[in-house]
Amino acid sequence: LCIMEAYPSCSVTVLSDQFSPNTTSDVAAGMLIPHTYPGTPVHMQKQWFKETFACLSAISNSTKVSEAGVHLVSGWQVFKSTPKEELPFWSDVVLGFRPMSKAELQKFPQHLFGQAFTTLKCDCPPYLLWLEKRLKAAGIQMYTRKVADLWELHSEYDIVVNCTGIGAHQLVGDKKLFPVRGQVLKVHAPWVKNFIRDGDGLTYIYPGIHRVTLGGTREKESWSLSPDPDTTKDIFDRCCSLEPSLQEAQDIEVKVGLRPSRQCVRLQREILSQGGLKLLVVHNYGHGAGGFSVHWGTAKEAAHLVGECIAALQGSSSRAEI
Ligand SMILES: Cc1cc2nc3c(=O)[nH]c(=O)nc-3n(C[C@H](O)[C@H](O)[C@H](O)COP(=O)(O)OP(=O)(O)OC[C@H]3O[C@@H](n4cnc5c(N)ncnc54)[C@H](O)[C@@H]3O)c2cc1C
Ligand SMILES: O=C([O-])CC(=O)C(=O)O
Repeated sequence: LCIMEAYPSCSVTVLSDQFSPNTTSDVAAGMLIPHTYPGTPVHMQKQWFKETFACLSAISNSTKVSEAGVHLVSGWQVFKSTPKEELPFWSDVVLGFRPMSKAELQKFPQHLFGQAFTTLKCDCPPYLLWLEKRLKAAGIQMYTRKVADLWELHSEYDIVVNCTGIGAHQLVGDKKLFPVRGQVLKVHAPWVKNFIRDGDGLTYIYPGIHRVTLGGTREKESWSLSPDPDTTKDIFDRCCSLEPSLQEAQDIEVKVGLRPSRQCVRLQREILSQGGLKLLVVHNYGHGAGGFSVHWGTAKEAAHLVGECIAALQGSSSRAEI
């Protein structure tokens, strides 16, 4: 969508071996709470977050909320001890960030410090299906296809944008990319209206429009997509200890996803060449635990890199195939 907006004369095709609801993004809670990429300057991460927040704020302030699955949500991040960083870099992007009052903290007897704020949440699959609908309305073709090697695309496309998430491990052999397995429960508990996140990042309760996401786990280098029943019980118990009313939650569905983790998002141009032929590539993967929080900002940067590729395609046809 960002490419179409920036370069409307390009012809864009989306190839993917899986579409919603069978992607990592469908497993995510979709909360806009950034995770830090140690290899990326903080000002850049903040810019990505700001752009994403602004884009989704506009959706949440329109008539599209229900169809797009994008909505505001208020709540608390609570800590068992005072965190090193009381004011995270994103505190002035989310709305109304402030320390919790003593009265608010009474709800969490095991925690002694907390932050209250309002942020945005993208419910998936609805959000992804809405993006797909916008792509189709813009005339973009979408095909189910697993790409074994980027070079196989060179005769069909001028520029390839690689947004394959954890799939990039195999596709481009990126050894810096590793899975961090996450298991979550999606439950029916419509009375839960506020999000609650333990500052250790392991336990969270994120209410969406229809379901509440309960998390979670962070298992580095685990490739297993099978739900683990002991983990399900552990997540449920941890969430109930933060929000006892969840004991009454119904219709528990278990989901597992592999976070595409890396020191930094790979947002980079690359030129592949074989036998004198060239294929221009823009990589945009490795968003780890925070893909939703920065997706629009990183997509805009990827589109900018596509613009550089278009400029580099001097002498060839003026209508690029992407
Ligand atoms: C449990 C859990 C909770 C999370 N919660 C949050 C949250 O609250 N907030 C947040 O910001 N982030 C969250 N995340 C992180 C977020 O889900 C990821 O950062 C994000 O989904 C990555 O998106 P992606 O598009 O890069 O990858 P994906 O969603 O995996 O999409 C990659 C696409 O590429 C396709 N593909 C891969 N390889 C190939 C190939 N060789 N050929 C063709 N197609 C290919 C796949 O089929 C897929 O469609 C969470 C993650 C997990 C696991
Ligand atoms: O940490 C969170 O709040 C949710 C999340 O992004 C994840 O589980 O990856």
